[in-house]
Amino acid sequence: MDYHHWNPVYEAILSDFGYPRAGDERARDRLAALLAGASTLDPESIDLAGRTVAVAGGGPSLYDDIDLAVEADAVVAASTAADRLLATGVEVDCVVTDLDKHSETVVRLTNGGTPVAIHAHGDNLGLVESTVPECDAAAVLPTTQAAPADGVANFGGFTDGDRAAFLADHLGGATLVFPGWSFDDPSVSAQKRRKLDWAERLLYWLERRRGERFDVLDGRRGGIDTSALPVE
Ligand SMILES: Nc1ncnc2c1ncn2[C@@H]1O[C@H](COP(=O)(O)OP(=O)(O)OP(=O)(O)O)[C@@H](O)[C@H]1O
Ligand SMILES: Nc1nc2c(c(=O)[nH]1)N=C(CO)CN2
Repeated sequence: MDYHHWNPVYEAILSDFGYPRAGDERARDRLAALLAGASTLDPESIDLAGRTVAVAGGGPSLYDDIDLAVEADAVVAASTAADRLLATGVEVDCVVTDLDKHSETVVRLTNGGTPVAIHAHGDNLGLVESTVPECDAAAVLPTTQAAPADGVANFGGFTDGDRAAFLADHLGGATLVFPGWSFDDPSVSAQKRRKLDWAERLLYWLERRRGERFDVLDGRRGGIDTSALPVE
């Protein structure tokens, strides 16, 4: 995803949530500073090209959908989906996270060599500051939703789950499948619901860019607000 394609959608997200761009940029710069001088993960070392990739979400359906993850060639887990998959004995190839709720897992996984895309944004600076120094930088792929800078990358996406899908796309994943995605989950907060609405829009954008149809969107496309998405 070129940043100039991402930026108009990012602007719409900033405006919808009232996030200041400067907060995201400050967090990005702090993440870069914490990793300065270290050799961070080359994303191309994550072997997804040409493979069926399970992009695992943190919804309650993850256990019911576990076969999708087991049968995929590779698993990219969003946030706490990683903890749940690992607890069930399912290996993950990469974790995509803003550190919320599972920073200890991230420290442990990077120190064991599992790639983790650590995302800095305006509302997780404290977690970035406390967690990143404990990680093995060689397994850390630093990301931002603002403009990429100083080794901090932007592959597109907003929530951990849709960022995982954009990363899998960037790395050449041939087919994406989506265990653990529950857009209609009644247990989520109002704020989380609004984030999931964006995740849905962004997956819709991604499937159109790829010329693919993601199963997870079947029966939902007619209800998706596409007004903030570019016409492809
Ligand atoms: N019902 C759901 N509840 C939570 N996440 C879901 C759900 N369905 C899909 N997801 C995707 O799974 C990802 C991981 O969910 P989890 O609740 O572990 O993380 P999170 O830290 O709350 O995510 P984020 O910080 O991106 O909001 C979310 O970012 C979202 O993209
Ligand atoms: N500034 C900001 N950016 C985000 C936030 C957030 O709370 N604040 N939450 C995200 C996914 O939960 C992703 N990006």
